[in-house]
Amino acid sequence: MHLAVERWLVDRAVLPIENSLGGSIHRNYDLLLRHNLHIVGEVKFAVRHCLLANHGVQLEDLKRVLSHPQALAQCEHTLTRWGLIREAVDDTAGAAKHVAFHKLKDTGAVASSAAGMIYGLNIIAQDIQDDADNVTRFLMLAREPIIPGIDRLFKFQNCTKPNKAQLFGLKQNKLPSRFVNCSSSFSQLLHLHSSMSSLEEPLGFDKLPSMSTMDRIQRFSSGACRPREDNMGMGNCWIEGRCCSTSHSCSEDYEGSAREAFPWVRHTRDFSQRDTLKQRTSSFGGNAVIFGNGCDSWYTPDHQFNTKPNDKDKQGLPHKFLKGIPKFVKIVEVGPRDGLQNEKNIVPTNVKVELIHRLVSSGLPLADAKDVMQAIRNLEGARLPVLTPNLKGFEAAVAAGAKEVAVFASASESFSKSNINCSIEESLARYRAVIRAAKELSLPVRGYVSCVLGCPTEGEIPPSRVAYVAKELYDMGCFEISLGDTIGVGTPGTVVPMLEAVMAVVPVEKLAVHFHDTYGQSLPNILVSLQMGISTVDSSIAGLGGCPYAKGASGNVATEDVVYMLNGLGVKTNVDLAKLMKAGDYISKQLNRPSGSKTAIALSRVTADASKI
Ligand SMILES: CC(C)(COP(=O)([O-])OP(=O)([O-])OC[C@H]1O[C@@H](n2cnc3c(N)ncnc32)[C@H](O)[C@@H]1OP(=O)([O-])[O-])[C@@H](O)C(=O)NCCC(=O)NCCSC(=O)C[C@@](C)(O)CC(=O)[O-]
Repeated sequence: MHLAVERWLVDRAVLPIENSLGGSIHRNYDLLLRHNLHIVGEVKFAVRHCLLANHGVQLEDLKRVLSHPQALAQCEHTLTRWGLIREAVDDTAGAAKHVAFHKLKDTGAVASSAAGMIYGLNIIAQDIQDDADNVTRFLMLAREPIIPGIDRLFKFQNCTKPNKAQLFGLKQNKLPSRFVNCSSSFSQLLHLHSSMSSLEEPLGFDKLPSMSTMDRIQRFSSGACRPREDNMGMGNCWIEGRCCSTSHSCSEDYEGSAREAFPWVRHTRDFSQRDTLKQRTSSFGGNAVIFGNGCDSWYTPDHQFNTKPNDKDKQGLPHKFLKGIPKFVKIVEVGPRDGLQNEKNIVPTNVKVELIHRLVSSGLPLADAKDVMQAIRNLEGARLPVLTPNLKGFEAAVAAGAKEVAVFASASESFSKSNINCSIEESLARYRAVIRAAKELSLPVRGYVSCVLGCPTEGEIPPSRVAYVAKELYDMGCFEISLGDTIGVGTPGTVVPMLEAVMAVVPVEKLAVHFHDTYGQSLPNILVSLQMGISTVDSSIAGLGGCPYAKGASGNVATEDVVYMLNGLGVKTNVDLAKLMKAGDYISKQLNRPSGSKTAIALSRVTADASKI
């Protein structure tokens, strides 16, 4: 469930965290520590358990009852009174499903009335929990601390009474007393409902929370904030699985704990300079959670808390590195054309049509899909430009119903010759004729420039040549110029000067980048392009493709990988990754080979694991 949220398969998870009868659900606390999610909501739910059985089965027929351990615990007295043997299974609904599926006559299930309805079971008894006020507290988890329903980041300014703190303590033999001190100090200091959870058995050194985990603890306690300067020294410091008592300063306590068997602490922090608590908290980068009786922390999207929310601080490092990145990126899917043009065996038109339908339903605009035009002529919302190397090709495309065409020149003379059998200048002359004809029919024309970062024959290509060809295509009327690293040799180090040269003569919003992933450089190349202001990226589902005239060139960057990266950057694409994965899975199966997308491979593994939970 946590993984599904972290990997963008779902947006929220609901996690039971404690029950009024059964107490804290420690294994879920472990999950909170291990995963990088935020608590964005909480609900207390009165749990009503029923005893379910197959139709015709009476209470006296039952010998056993199945359910989740928590549910069995909450109905312990009732079940004991009925003399039923209790068997723990993974979940209550699963118990009901098992009883129904196997038509058991001597076994019932403790589950909700909804589960009974879903699996066609009879409710033998309702409200069988021992305590009528049986309440479970659930937490709602999300990737970002966006308050559901109002889409607003958490932002604490001058908050005086944080109302909830979630603290974790790793119970190491000599901690309990300090632990209690800490808890009582919190309550006094912050009038908090502070729920203290001590994990009975240590997680084991290799699993003890690292400092980054402590960051997460800081985030869980949505009221967690850093005190103002004046009460820096009196707050309780929560450092790496230890809680300093107020009797000691944090530094003494921390030094003490560092000497204990916490080897991972020494790896994390170097205190040789004997810095003060203040330096330490700043050197923690927000890992030391110090609770004050008021706070002025800001939550910035990069999960960094700053003590003084001024402009410089508020922006922090992420602002520095990500400030140029567009809020929205248009992804242009070239899979059906660029992706499939390189296939040895002809891909049947019906397969292409199905692929296009799936891609369009995931929210992608498409490029260059001529030979399926008839079948998808009226596909709602799809733009399906077609490659036309000359006027003849343009006329054929229009006859097939094309609503948009694309022309493709090269920054390399050799590649121009091998690809379209003419020089760069000859190709530009051809394309002027195509664009004149297109203008008469009000058809938009997209322009491509190939070999912008290297040529299979000539090697390095001067950025000035790329700029010249791009400007010519733009000046003749192309609405957008896609800059193609056809053989995938580019790196961020060559992308920057090339884009710099082209952006000097073509507006950046008219440019797109088109990276093949031969050397695995596409994503960093895309990232640096976004930082330079590019907001249109070409990609190919499942990483299909490669240019038949550029030997050895691998497919375009996989659309799934681009969407996953952009999701992680908080950049909107309007593309549904789950649907995209299905389209990539479809075409990979049709081509009978694994997907070229690392994201698709990883996510399919995760979803396979998740389905076993
Ligand atoms: C451009 C040509 C046709 C010139 O090929 P050519 O042999 O120089 O053309 P020609 O004018 O001498 O004509 C030869 C025959 O082709 C016919 N012909 C002429 N034009 C067409 C046409 N449009 N459609 C169908 N037939 C055509 C023409 O009618 C004639 O037929 P004939 O009279 O002998 O019976 C050929 O070189 C060609 O088709 N090249 C395109 C190859 C191609 O598709 N390359 C991959 C595109 S992907 C790419 O470039 C990279 C990109 C965009 O993805 C971005 C990146 O990654 O960098």
